[in-house]
Amino acid sequence: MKFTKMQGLGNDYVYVNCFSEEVKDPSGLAKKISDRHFGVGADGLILICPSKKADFEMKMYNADGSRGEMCGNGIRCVAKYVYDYGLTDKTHISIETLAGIKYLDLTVEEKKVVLVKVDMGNPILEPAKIPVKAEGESVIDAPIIVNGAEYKMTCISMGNPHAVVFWDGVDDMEIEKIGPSFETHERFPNRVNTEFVEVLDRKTVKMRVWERGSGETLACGTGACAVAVACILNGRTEDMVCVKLLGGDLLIRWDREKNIVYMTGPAEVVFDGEWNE
Ligand SMILES: N[C@H](CCC[C@H](N)C(=O)O)C(=O)O
Repeated sequence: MKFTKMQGLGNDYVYVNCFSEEVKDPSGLAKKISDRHFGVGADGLILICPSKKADFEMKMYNADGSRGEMCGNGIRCVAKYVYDYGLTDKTHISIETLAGIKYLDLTVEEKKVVLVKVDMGNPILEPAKIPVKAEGESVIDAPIIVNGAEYKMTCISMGNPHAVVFWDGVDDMEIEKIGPSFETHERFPNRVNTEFVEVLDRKTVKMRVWERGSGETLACGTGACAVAVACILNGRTEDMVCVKLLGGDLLIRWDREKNIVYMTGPAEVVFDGEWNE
């Protein structure tokens, strides 16, 4: 099976072109191929497939084999793949996901995609749709007890679930001690991606993320969108936010009139390979 390793701000996945390859057990393959010692090594597996509703379909699997509804860094890489590898010559494309159809604008230099702007759709704040077992109606600044301590979280879905926690000094936090306890907390029926965010100024924040099904990643596109929405809802930033992640920066804008979140960032090819299993 041919694959292409790609990364968006260090959030790296194995991509398979399912116009020419067949993947019978994507969940099982995701677990095997993501292993950083016995496999290729990645945060998960992404299939690029035909679609009846859009130009393409993206099917995303975390490193533990679980299916993610949406992947922000991943969808930028899908856009780069389909243009650079000749599946389309359009610079405005649509991609079907479990979180709905997403629309992307590609910036091309010397026939290669260098930057992608994604219409990430509406942030979802209703507890039942995230889903989160909320105590009361609001999931803004909601209390949660994790490992015996109380935290305040803002819960948002970008098609996939996120819990955003404001945190002083994200560089020094021991995310591996708290991330898994949020991920599997009983308040989240489908588990959760958890972002820890430090506000630097009204236009800039710094975050780290413990991803559902993959652990700490260098970047999380949907997580950066959830962080920006949470900062704006809590009055901490303007509507356009530079989100600084371990792997680099994403520019997020929440157009409040249209209620659409836009994410702009890079996508890179690492290498092409062959998986013989
Ligand atoms: N772990 C996420 C999927 C990947 C999201 C992240 N890598 C991104 O760029 O949005 C989930 O299970 O919802």
